[in-house]
Formats: sequence, C-alpha cells, structure tokens
Amino acid sequence: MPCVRPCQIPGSSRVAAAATGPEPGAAYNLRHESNCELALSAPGIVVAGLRKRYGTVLALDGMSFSVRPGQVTGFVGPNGAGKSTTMRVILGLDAVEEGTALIGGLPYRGLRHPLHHVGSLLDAAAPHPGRSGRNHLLWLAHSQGLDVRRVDRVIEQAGLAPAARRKAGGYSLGMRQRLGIAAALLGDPPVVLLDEPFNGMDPDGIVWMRGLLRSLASEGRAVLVSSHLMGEMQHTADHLVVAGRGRAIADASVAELIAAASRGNGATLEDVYLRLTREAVEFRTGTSTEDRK
Ligand SMILES: Nc1ncnc2c1ncn2[C@@H]1O[C@H](COP(=O)(O)OP(=O)(O)OP(=O)(O)O)[C@@H](O)[C@H]1O
Repeated sequence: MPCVRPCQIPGSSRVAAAATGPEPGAAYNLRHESNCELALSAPGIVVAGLRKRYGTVLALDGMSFSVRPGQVTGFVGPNGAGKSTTMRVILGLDAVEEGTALIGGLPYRGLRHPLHHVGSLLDAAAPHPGRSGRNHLLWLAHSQGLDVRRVDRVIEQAGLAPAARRKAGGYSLGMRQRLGIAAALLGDPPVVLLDEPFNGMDPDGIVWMRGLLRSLASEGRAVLVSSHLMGEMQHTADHLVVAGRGRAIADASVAELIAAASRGNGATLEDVYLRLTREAVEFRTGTSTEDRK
C-alpha cells in the first residue's frame, strides 16, 4: 500500500538514489521498499537510512528495514556488517550522521518509560558477582521503577529458576545470557531486541531459545534477533534482514528466501545468504568475482 503522505524519515530513499547499478538482492526481488506506513502507526521498529562512521570506517551506509509486531525478525550478516551498531543506534547508545531509528514511531530517547517499550540484550549480563541473579533482577526492578512482582515470572520465562538464588559470579555464559533475557523482559515490553542470544547456549538451550522467541512473537511482540546461525534463523525467524557492508541487502520473509533458494538449482538458504553477502562486497567495490580471478 502506498504511503498516505510524504515520508518524513530522512534518508529513506537514499540507498536507491546512491546505487550505480542493480542493488545486491535485486535479482531475488527481496528488498521491501517503504517503511513509512509502519513508522507512522505500528509499535514495531523502523530503521531508515542510517549512516554512521567510526573514523575512516563506514559502519552503516543506508541501513533500512522494519521489524513487525508478532514476528521474529532475524538480523544476519557477516562480521562487521553493522548489526550491533544498528542495534545500539536503535537503543540510543550511538548517534548517527543520517537516518532515523524509531520504536513505535518514537526515537528511544523520546520514550517516556523505555523499559516498558523495549527490552534488550546486547551483551551477556554482567551482574555484581556476589549478588544472586534474582537479587540482580530485584535491584533492577526497584531502580528502574518496574513491577517487582514480575521478577519471578521472568526468572521462569528465562529458564533461570534452578540458578536464580546462586551468586551470579559463578554463572556460565549461557546462564548470564538467560539472566540478560530475564532483565530484558522485566518491563513486559512489546519490542524485544537481542544481539546474538544463541551465544553460549548448549543444544538444549538453543531449542529453548527458539521456543522463547517464538512465544514472544506469538504474544504479539516485535522481536529482532541477530545471529550468525542461518540454520537456526531458518527455524526460528519469520522474516530475515541480511546485512552487508552497513546496509540491508535483503529484507524478506524466510519463505521468500527459501523460495529464492529453491529456484537456484538446488541452492540452499545458506547458499543464497553467501551469494548475497558476496554481492554486497562486489557492489561496494565495483568488482565482480570474475574480475578478481
Ligand atoms: N566502537 C567502535 N569503534 C570503531 N569501529 C567500530 C566500533 N564499533 C563498530 N565498529 C566498526 O563498525 C563496523 C560494523 O561493526 P558491527 O559491530 O556493527 O558489525 P556486526 O555486524 O555486529 O559484526 P559481528 O557479527 O562481528 O558482531 C565494523 O567495521 C567495526 O569494526
């Protein structure tokens, strides 16, 4: 559906304007255009035209996509593609030179009670080592004005009950991830943003995490999850945003990506992902794989 009024998001059409040839992903018809409609109404996330440099490194170069309520959106891409930077920008932790990142139509800093709107896990929690996981969550609830009655609920949700009363200094990486997830859910937020939550999870933990993400989406939350595990995302996500060199090079449902893969002589989803990310390098450098042979 076309936008009902001109989109006010700066840079939202910049990617296409800057392109000198077909964009990566064009062959698969996997780029979705206007974020405008969603930005104006939905409680999800809309990222539009983000551009950011760290010194000489162009970390974000027109990153644009949206995360819809009721879906798990997987955010995949090679190292250095700009996934974590995008997440930090969404959470107001990093500034950009251009573009906007909106949660329910507002920038993070414009949210009155941010933890009620968005829960996030960027790094595994680093609680006071002498404090139990449960006391860490109680402290967080008190200090952030959140409902302390939710502490035991999120401990259950995060599968942390067996370790909740133990000192967090003895937690494994997987347990710290669970504690971070419990903290992210404490405010009962409609938007959840998790950077590499599968890190440090054992096989049971991975299955559990998949179920948790699916259930958060089924409750109507907008869930953005970064990962390097394409296979895992295939089973967990409804939608995938593939990042490459600071921009979204594909933005499509998992079903669309799988359909694109099956058109390509038995290519797998992983093959499509690798091809897209290589195309992104060629697009930016103006070389092709053939040129470099
Ligand atoms: N604080 C920083 N200072 C300098 N450069 C940075 C900083 N943070 C990120 N970068 C650079 O910005 C680019 C994007 O990094 P980012 O961490 O967002 O990528 P990523 O997709 O999350 O990678 P990974 O999958 O390895 O976590 C990289 O080239 C990285 O080196």
